[in-house]
Parts: sequence; structure tokens; C-alpha cells
Amino acid sequence: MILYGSGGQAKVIYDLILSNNHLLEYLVDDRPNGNFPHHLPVYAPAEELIRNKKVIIAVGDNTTREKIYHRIKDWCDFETLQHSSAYVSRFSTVGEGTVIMPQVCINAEVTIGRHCIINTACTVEHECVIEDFVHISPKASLAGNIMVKKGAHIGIGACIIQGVTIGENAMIGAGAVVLRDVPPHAVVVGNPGKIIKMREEHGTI
Ligand SMILES: CC(=O)SCCNC(=O)CCNC(=O)[C@H](O)C(C)(C)COP(=O)(O)OP(=O)(O)OC[C@H]1O[C@@H](n2cnc3c(N)ncnc32)[C@H](O)[C@@H]1OP(=O)(O)O
Repeated sequence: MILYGSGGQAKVIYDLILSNNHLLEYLVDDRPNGNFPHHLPVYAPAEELIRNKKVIIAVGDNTTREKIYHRIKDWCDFETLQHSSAYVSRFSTVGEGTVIMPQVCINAEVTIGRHCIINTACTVEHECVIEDFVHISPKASLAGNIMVKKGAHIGIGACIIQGVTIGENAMIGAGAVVLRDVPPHAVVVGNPGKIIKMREEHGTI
């Protein structure tokens, strides 16, 4: 297996790989700086380093992760990872390239898309639909029947009540309490959650 990315997200995924008794061969990074610990090599990306490998895109930012995916998708296969302490209902599905971190709880009939990060100790309740390239940050709590559209980011510790739709590329701030649907590209903070600005179509903030 190889990781694309060598920053903080790669460090936690490497730890997950080891705890699953898998082998990480090396990492690639658009800006390799040689600072990855554990003496693992980090190379600049090249097709021959990725071709026919099992890859995880270890990048926290959704837009960057999606861009990398489109660049390399025809060369490689993608791994899906789940920490042994995570609970994923047998009635739920998880797409390729997605990483499920420690202590996550995914309850019944949840659909999780491709290349998502379901981060430490978050809860995703029954019948939620999480589209591709979503990041759900640590300790976020999603009640039942929530739809999270492509590329949205749910901030650390955010709470979302049942039945809400979070629009494409929306950003839910740390600790926000979301009671209403959130339009695409909106940035929402506070309790109750309010829109403070709009994100660029394909940018970060
Ligand atoms: C393992 C990991 O690390 S996973 C990553 C986890 N990280 C996160 O979840 C981070 C989520 N990000 C946030 O909460 C950010 O603050 C964002 C995206 C909501 C806003 O960031 P920015 O666009 O840079 O906004 P900025 O910092 O300029 O704040 C704008 C205003 O909103 C307020 N604000 C920002 N974030 C929040 C928040 N989470 N809750 C309440 N108010 C907030 C600021 O105080 C500021 O208010 P002011 O105008 O009265 O001074």
C-alpha cells in the first residue's frame, strides 16, 4: 500500500495501517520534504510509483483530495481502511478510498461515498447518506437521515440534527449546531448555526 500525502493526515493513517497489520511501502507527495518520521521514504509523484498500487489519498482538504484523485485514478486501485475500534453496521456501505478512524460509530443503513475521511470518534446515525470527498471531523455527531453532499466539511465537534441536508462543498464550523438545511458552499458557525459567508466554488474558505 502507498499513501499520497505526507502531512498530518498521512501520519494518522500510517498509524491505522500499522494497527491493521498492513504494510506501507512508501509515500508520495507533491512537495516531499523528507520530514516523515519512521524513516519511511517520501517521493515526488511519478506514474511508475503509483501504477497498479493500492493507494490512499492521505490529504485532509477535500478539494485537494479530489484533484489528486482525478490525476491518478487511471493508474492505480484505491484501498479502504477501517480502524479495528470503529463500529460500522453490517447494513451500511463504505466506498473505496474512504478511511474510518478509531472509535467511529456508523449505525444502520448509512451510505458513505468514496474518498471520505470519517475522523476520530464521530457518530453517523441511521440512514445518513455521505457523498464522495466529504470530511467528517473528530467528535462530530450526525443524527439520523442526514444528507451530506459532495465535498462538504463537517467541523470538529459539530452536531447536526436529523433530516438536514448539508450542501455541496459547505463548511460546518467547529462546534456548530446545525438545525436547518445548509446551501451549497455556505460556511456555518455557532449555536444555532448561521451562515457567515460563502466559499469559493472549488476552493477552501
Ligand atoms: C484531525 C483534524 O484536525 S480534522 C480538522 C478539524 N478542524 C475543524 O473542524 C476546523 C473547522 N473550521 C472552523 O471552525 C473555522 O473557524 C471556519 C471554517 C468555520 C471559519 O474559518 P475562517 O473563514 O477562517 O473564519 P474566521 O476565523 O475569519 O472567522 C470569521 C468569524 O467567525 C467566527 N468563527 C469562526 N469559526 C467559528 C466557530 N467554529 N464557531 C463560532 N464562531 C466562529 C470568528 O470568531 C469570526 O467572528 P468575528 O468576525 O466576529 O471576529
